[in-house]
Amino acid sequence: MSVAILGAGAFGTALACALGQVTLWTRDADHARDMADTRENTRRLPGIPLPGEVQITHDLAGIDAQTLLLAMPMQAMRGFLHDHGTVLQDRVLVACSKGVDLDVLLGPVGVIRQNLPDARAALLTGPSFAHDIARGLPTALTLACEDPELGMALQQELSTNALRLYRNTDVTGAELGGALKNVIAIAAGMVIGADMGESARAALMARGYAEMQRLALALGAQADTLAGLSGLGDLILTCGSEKSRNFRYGLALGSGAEFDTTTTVEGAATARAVARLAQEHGIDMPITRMVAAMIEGYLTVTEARDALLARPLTEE
Ligand SMILES: NC(=O)C1=CN([C@@H]2O[C@H](COP(=O)(O)OP(=O)(O)OC[C@H]3O[C@@H](n4cnc5c(N)ncnc54)[C@H](O)[C@@H]3O)[C@@H](O)[C@H]2O)C=CC1
Ligand SMILES: O=C(CO)COP(=O)(O)O
Repeated sequence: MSVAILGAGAFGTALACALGQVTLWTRDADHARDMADTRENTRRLPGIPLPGEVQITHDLAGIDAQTLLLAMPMQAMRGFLHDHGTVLQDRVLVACSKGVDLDVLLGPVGVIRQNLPDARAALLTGPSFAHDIARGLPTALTLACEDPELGMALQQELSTNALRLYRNTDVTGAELGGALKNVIAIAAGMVIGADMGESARAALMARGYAEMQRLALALGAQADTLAGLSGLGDLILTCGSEKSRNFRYGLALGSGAEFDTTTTVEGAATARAVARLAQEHGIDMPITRMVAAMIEGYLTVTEARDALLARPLTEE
């Protein structure tokens, strides 16, 4: 197997633990040294030993693996591709990020295509907490790739006994499912944080899923993809667990608690990007709009709740 993982955050490190025979790259030389010495990523995935066969590196140009998994936050990806295009352009690039770029309003594969048109791109997404994958717990993810042959090869290359990949050629659907569910997870966290109750959370998840579908179908996605692992599957996981950073961020917003601003919360930037995208396409996404307005400080949680409840009664 010839795989390297670029980005030694929680998810990149978890994938390295699951796959074993890979190279794990970090941009930070001290971090690389620390992981090589301790055989653990104490910064992002503490308590999980790195398998002996995982190679740690800080030298991007020295990586000769053909399949590169990009495991960095969505808003960092465009700059990364721009800075390292010559090293990346002839490889297979599998994006592992969930989100929509705030400036160009594209998902991870869209950003790869825009920056490196000759690269062969795919997406790995779906319901999975880094710790679960790293511990070898059973997990099912979507491997989305427009090229069916490449998709099949990657499915074989990246599946393990515990990590089960399902193929899909609907990249738009998989990208949007993974990006939009984080926004709804923030809203779900707010509902619980503001003590609105679990019935309200269920309503919000269902209506959130309806607006995820409205945008995704308008942008060419297939309904089945949204109903699969990368959409509904990940929505259920992220809206229902305090292990989710997006959900915890929402909890803090809803309850007025402090939140560590260095935490990666993909749904925050994505809510703002998607609110713009929806407006451009004339799609009604009231929950996303409210989340974006609350993050930008234009709306309180109480105002958002009242505005959603005051919407005209309609058909489901
Ligand atoms: N943590 C999880 O359970 C899961 C995360 N993901 C996705 O994976 C992506 C990464 O998330 P995490 O690893 O959890 O985040 P993290 O916050 O744990 O780590 C992010 C990593 O990206 C690196 N990074 C940031 N900017 C960079 C740049 N410009 N160039 C190179 N590296 C850069 C950081 O140094 C850090 O190591 C996100 O899009 C997230 O939604 C997907 C599934 C599960
Ligand atoms: O994407 C994830 C689960 O599938 C991880 O969720 P958080 O980024 O909210 O922690």
